[in-house]
Amino acid sequence: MVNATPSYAATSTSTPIAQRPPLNGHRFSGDGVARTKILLLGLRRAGKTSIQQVLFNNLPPKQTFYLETTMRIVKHTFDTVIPLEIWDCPGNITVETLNAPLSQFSTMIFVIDIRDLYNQPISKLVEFIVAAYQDNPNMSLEVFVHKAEKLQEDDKIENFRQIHERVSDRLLDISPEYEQVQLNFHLTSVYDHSLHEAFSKVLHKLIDSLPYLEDLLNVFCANSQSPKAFLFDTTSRLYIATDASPVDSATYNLCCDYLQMLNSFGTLYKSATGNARKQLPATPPPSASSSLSPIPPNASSSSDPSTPTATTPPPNVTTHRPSRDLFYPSASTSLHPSTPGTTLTYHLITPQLALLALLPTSVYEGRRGLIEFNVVFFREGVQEICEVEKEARCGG
Ligand SMILES: Nc1nc2c(ncn2[C@@H]2O[C@H](COP(=O)(O)OP(=O)(O)OP(=O)(O)O)[C@@H](O)[C@H]2O)c(=O)[nH]1
Repeated sequence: MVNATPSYAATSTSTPIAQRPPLNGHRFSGDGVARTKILLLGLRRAGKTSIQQVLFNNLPPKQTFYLETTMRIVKHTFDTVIPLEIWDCPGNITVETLNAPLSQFSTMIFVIDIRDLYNQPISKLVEFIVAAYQDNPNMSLEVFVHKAEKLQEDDKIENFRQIHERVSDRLLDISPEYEQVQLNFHLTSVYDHSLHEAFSKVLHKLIDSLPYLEDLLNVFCANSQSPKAFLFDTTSRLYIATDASPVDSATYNLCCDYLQMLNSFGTLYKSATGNARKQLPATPPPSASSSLSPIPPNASSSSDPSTPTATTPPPNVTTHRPSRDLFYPSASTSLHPSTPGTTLTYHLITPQLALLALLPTSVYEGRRGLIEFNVVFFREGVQEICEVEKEARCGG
């Protein structure tokens, strides 16, 4: 236990989280992994493939212009805290031609172009909602009102409202029982962070271990005086979990941009970091922290876990972990140089996940060892959750 003032202490005091989360009816796919399935629907040119490619294949938004029309269902897999299978469907698909029971999907995302206020997309959405409600009432129903950046603020809100209203009216016309259907509407665009934020919220409903991850983030924030912390998937830049304080879009955007910058920076050092980088894609080099924010002379660097420092956790914590051999870069940048100042920190947690946290600069500089210590225990907790999740998904 670290000697610290009550306002910031060691994360090691957190509750153990090694409980097996329930598998929420996910189906095993071809690779023997129980993947959570997401259905991506919408009319032709609504933006379905663009959404999938921008989020999970790092396609620059402008290049979505060159995507070809989807002629048949394409299943994309993506591994993060939970393994996903995203079905990108052609625009003319119907409940019948889907050729798969809706009961096997955890989420349906219906994409509507925000300028498309006509009958056709609404009818199609309503058709799928009705079928989903009959076959799988637990399915999350999400509507992405997409290409939102194309409209001015007032028109954007008005079209969003009209689409929402028309869908609700049509459902009520069919039967009053559809009043109970829980529909979640999001304004999205590939040209800003709204898509990432919306998809992150969709993902949160699918992660059984979310409360444990949030718990760890809350403990980390309380013990490190952090006003906000996110656990991000590094490649997709979706946030997997955050602490209990409200998410403000500006902070989220800032973290997203910083992560994007580190991702592009990391590839420049691919050959220099050798084997370690093979295991940890899309991460900054070990020198990133010093190049972005000077490390105080007495501070430890988390980029070399083998260096004994005041922040090295007790041997019983690290020796039994396979992750001991991995390499965990960290980075930081000063957001407000003036006093008291805020620092944004990045710590890699698993090969796919990174902790991004806001810290008062005085805490970051003055109590750096304690922050690093807390990160080590946070990492232990997250890795444990990921292992339990992986074991459950692989039928182990
Ligand atoms: N302005 C704007 N255009 C977008 C956005 N997302 C996608 N697009 C454009 O919309 C067009 C259609 O995108 P796709 O991703 O091919 O649409 P789709 O729904 O997969 O289309 P189909 O394969 O025909 O079913 C492309 O020209 C994209 O560049 C967005 O957020 N804003």
